[in-house]
Amino acid sequence: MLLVARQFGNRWWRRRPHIGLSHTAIIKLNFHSLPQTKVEEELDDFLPWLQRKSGTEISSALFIGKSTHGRSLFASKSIRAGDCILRVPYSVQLAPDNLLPELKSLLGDQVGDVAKVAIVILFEQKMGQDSEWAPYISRLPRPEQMHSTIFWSEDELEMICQSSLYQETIDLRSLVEKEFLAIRTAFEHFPEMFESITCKDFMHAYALVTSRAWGSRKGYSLIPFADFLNHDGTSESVVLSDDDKHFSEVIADRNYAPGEQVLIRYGNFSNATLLLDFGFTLPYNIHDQVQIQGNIPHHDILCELKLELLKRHHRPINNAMTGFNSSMDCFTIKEVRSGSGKGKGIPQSLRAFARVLCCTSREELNDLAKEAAQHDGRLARRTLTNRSREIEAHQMLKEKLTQLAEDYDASIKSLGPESSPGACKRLSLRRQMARDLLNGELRILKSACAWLKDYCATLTAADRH
Ligand SMILES: C[S@@+](CC[C@H](N)C(=O)[O-])C[C@H]1O[C@@H](n2cnc3c(N)ncnc32)[C@H](O)[C@@H]1O
Repeated sequence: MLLVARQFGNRWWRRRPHIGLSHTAIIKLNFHSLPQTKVEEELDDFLPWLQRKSGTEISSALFIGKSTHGRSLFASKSIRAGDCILRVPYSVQLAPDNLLPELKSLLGDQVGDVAKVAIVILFEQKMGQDSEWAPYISRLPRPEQMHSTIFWSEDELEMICQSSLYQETIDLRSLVEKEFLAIRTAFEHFPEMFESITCKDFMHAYALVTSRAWGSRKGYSLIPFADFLNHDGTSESVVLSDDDKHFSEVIADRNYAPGEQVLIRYGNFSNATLLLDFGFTLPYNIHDQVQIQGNIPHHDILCELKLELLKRHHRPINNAMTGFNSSMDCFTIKEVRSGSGKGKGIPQSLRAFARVLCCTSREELNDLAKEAAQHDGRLARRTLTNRSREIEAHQMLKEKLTQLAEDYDASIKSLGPESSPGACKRLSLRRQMARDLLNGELRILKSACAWLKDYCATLTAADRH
């Protein structure tokens, strides 16, 4: 979900001496001397402002510039792996603690931390130039610059209807709407501040938090300056927070030459998460995964028994999702690295589900229950002794995943060619994001199909011998 900072507490492993504010001028000099990137004029004053506000140096190694991913931080001098490149005290972070105490006490339990920080943003926005945070708040992206799927039109969302992100987007929208209703009652006590705030404004503020805040023990916090860092899923640098010393910092994971863009990892996020929470995708994301649903059809005469068995063995089926005809369960598949039957296979829980699903008699189900009781209590985690049933279960999975892969393929084709002349910039961008998302999930499905094909072939060959 959101960006997560690792907590090291007292085990904080690298601290650097405090450096005085006198270094700020160097940052400006350095970035003007760098030819690769053009600094946005309007941001020249940002770091000096933040350093004055915090009374401490935040970074002498970075400057704000422009990249293909919007604004970004660049090395203003040579950086070596292990260097602390920025440190932002908690005193200049925006967290639920910044809420007006009178307002905070009115917010009920339904209001989560993300919503609380969103209210802080709305409050400071309303204060305009009178806000002590104005230099920060006025630089936050505007709604038209944001691409989280919660802002996509119905037609745009249709592009990703194959992916579970479609439903997650709808669920998040209704959660935000529900939270807005819950806070509106509290807002009524502050008409001069919040009377004109609409659900759309709240949704924008909410998305600002999901795309720029880090989690810590005190909830989610916006960390000015650090939040100009862009994401690289392979970087080893993350934002670290020290709750004892009350600051967040970033340590470089490699050397950087002056002028190079510095990237960090927000988390091990799939394109679905990046798109929902941050409004972007990676062309190739090593953390991609697919959510698939399994269901036991109600016309299966052993349906009740199978459901009961799965429930008893800690695999609760989510009946709320099921509608009338079936009972569903959700599984996450990550990339299966090898099609040779070795390496990481598809999730054991999904294979177990398939084995249970393929049973055709009470005896078979009883045997599975007995076996689970004799081992670690988990149902159908071992290869079935009935080889043809084992093959059948995996064959069934392969067919289901192959069908899904074909559906994904058709959806990707329906998006049209990568560059379609005449399409507006926003639609082209979102279409490319849909393509990245679906291509990533298709890659995972294909890797799982290859694994299953190989597994079935190996078992069939063993049977023949
Ligand atoms: C924490 S902010 C980073 C600063 C941001 N670029 C800005 O201009 O304010 C996160 C946002 O940066 C953009 N972003 C970060 N990493 C990206 C990447 N690898 N590719 C595309 N956009 C990226 C996305 O718009 C994301 O919502």
